[in-house]
Amino acid sequence: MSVAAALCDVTHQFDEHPALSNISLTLKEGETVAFLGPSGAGKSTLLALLDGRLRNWRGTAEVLETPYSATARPPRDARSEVGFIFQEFALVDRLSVYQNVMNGRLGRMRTWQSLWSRFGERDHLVVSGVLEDTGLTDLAARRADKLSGGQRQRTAIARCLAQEPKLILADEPVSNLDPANAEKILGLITGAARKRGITVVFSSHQPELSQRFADRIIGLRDGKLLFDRPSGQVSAADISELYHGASPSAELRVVS
Ligand SMILES: Nc1ncnc2c1ncn2[C@@H]1O[C@H](COP(=O)(O)OP(=O)(O)OP(=O)(O)O)[C@@H](O)[C@H]1O
Repeated sequence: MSVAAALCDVTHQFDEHPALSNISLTLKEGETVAFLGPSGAGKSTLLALLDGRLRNWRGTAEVLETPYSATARPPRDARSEVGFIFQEFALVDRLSVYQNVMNGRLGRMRTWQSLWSRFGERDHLVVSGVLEDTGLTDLAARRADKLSGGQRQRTAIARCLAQEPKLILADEPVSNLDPANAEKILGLITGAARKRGITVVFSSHQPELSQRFADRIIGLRDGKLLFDRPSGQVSAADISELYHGASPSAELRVVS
């Protein structure tokens, strides 16, 4: 299996405060990976690095065969291969679902075409397919500000899929949703990505849901990588140690 991203010894600090410490990891093409860890663990910072938005980090990072620089954005072509699903959806309220999803195609167009929104037949075909996969066909004409939270999230996912990325990054994509919708949305992202062979990395505060939908879990705490295992091999003790600092059995050993 080919490598989608490789980070080696990546370190970053915000104003002297370490946010990432010596992180090394490899993402394989087509796999779904969850970043788990308490607040402030460094999950969003690591996603920003993979998205090419983080500056002034140390180490090496290569994403989809593009070596990243700590001082400049990746080239436009490379950026269009990486899709990001934001927690707050970032839709244009006055535009329809269809137009919002079509906006996902802009990064793939030449500058002059995108300036005039010159969408072609293939763009419309891609958008129709994506709307169908995300169950939005019947809502295509509705304005974004007339959607429910779950429908807005589905539109944001559809826009990301319309971009035809090779890597999807999602920062806590289901944190604002009720449990039933959270499960549906995570199933939608990971299912649509698997169908297209897209690599997915999402961050979450929900260990059980993450284990169900990700192939692999990366546990982060205080900017450090605590564990990196296939989902099926992550134990309750791993999760407890991640969130509370020590596994119950380790605490018992200390007491006895
Ligand atoms: N723009 C910033 N300026 C200063 N410090 C920051 C900034 N962004 C993040 N940090 C700090 O970097 C560390 C990692 O933050 P990050 O947002 O990556 O954590 P997280 O795991 O995503 O947390 P959460 O689960 O709360 O979203 C934290 O200590 C945070 O306070």
